[in-house]
Amino acid sequence: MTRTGLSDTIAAIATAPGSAGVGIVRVSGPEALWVADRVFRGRRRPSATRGGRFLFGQLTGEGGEVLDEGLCLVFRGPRSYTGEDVAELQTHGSPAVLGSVLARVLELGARLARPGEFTLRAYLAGRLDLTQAEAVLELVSAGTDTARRQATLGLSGALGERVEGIGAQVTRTLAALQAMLDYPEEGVPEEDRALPLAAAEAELSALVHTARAGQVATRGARLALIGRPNAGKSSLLNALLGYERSIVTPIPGTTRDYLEAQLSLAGVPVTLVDTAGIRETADEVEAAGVRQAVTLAGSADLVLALEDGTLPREPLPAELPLGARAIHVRTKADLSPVWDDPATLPVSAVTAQGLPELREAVHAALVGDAARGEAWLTTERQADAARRALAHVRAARDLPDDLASYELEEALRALAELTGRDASEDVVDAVFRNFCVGK
Ligand SMILES: Nc1nc2c(c(=O)[nH]1)N(C=O)[C@@H](CNc1ccc(C(=O)N[C@@H](CCC(=O)O)C(=O)O)cc1)CN2
Ligand SMILES: Nc1nc2c(ncn2[C@@H]2O[C@H](COP(=O)(O)OP(=O)(O)OP(=O)(O)O)[C@@H](O)[C@H]2O)c(=O)[nH]1
Ligand SMILES: [Mg+2]
Repeated sequence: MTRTGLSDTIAAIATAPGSAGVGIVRVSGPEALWVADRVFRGRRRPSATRGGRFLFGQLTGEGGEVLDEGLCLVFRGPRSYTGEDVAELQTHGSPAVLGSVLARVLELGARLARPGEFTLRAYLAGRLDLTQAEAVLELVSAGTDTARRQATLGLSGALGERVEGIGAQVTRTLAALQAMLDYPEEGVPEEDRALPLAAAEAELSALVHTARAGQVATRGARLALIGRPNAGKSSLLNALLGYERSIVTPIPGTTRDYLEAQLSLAGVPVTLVDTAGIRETADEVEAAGVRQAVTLAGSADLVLALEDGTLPREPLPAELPLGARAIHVRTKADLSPVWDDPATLPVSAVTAQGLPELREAVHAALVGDAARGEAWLTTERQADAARRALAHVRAARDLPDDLASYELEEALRALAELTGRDASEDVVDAVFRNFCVGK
């Protein structure tokens, strides 16, 4: 996003496209109330109204044509979402009404807002930090309780505060190092250097550990069911979903193309992916499905590796990219098993035995021990900045004072980038690029 035109008066439809009870056209900037005076006709003029009030009246087009009856909300900067003068024109939620009101507002000289520009202005006015702006975006798209809870926490500034707290410890250490360098004969107690640094490192490391949970909670996770033909992948997918999504037959090689289904697992949005059973095959179509399954296993956040408990064990090909992110499952646990392995979870799609344990294992693998009430890192941008800060803090621990100071300054820079207190235009623009127009 270019930074030109930041003093323009901007406008956009703030509500979702389509018909609804109410719709909002938001206008922000120095001319917002001047524009509102000309599109809104009521007992009082918006520009003659105190902030925090609403007026009832008519929205009018060119020549005074009545477009709708509605409300005008008046906000006076800096007491508004953007920090500027804002007029909200609240109409009946008709695309035709909203379109005509917006067109009139643009005719009067406002410019269409760019994606995220209202929130960008709030950030530039210092009303939100960058983690709060990201939380706004996450809140708008939150589809589960966990996502909503994290986004609300982020919006409250809890993540920014957590990061600032770490920054304060780093700054304390830096001050102690400076004192040692400036007055070597005075002597600074070692704990003034070591203790805050250890605290910063511990807290930063805990924060970095929340990144996986945070990203899974807000964006969801992909979970691939992988195994030999007939292992029971499609049956397990259906059992987890609670309905017959995938075709199940006793014939090995039933599933060929992969298939996805959505599921909420203890508040975490999960996409389950059923795949073709992995085996050597001369069938060209099935072979394509097998290649796809291998790729899906590699790209999933987590793999459920299924093995039939009623057949002698035939391990999956070693080259399969399961990595550490696999939960091993012994299927058909309602029948007598011919093998057992404490490292596999016994599950039956028929009796539902083992399903609660499986759900729990999946949730634990995805969310881990990230504490529920705390603010997590929810974007890759935040995680990357936190990891860099942690690396610098760790490096500082064993370095001579002058070099340690340098590392700590770098750590502070990474933390300031995380909160957006000191972020480059490119970083900020990348954040706001993901927003929709009107937010
Ligand atoms: N109609 C409407 N609903 C909305 C929003 C909005 O912009 N308009 N919001 C937009 O996302 C959210 C609420 N966020 C907002 C945050 C701050 C201010 C605001 O004007 N703050 C001033 C005044 C506070 C006061 O009067 O006490 C301030 O903080 O100084 C408004 C909305 C959700 N609901
Ligand atoms: N008793 C019992 N039978 C099961 C269970 N799970 C699957 N089966 C049976 O095993 C056979 C294969 O099940 P599917 O779910 O189609 O297996 P799949 O892994 O999807 O097989 P492909 O799609 O061919 O790779 C079917 O006859 C199922 O009824 C289970 O938990 N208990
Ligand atoms: Mg199948």
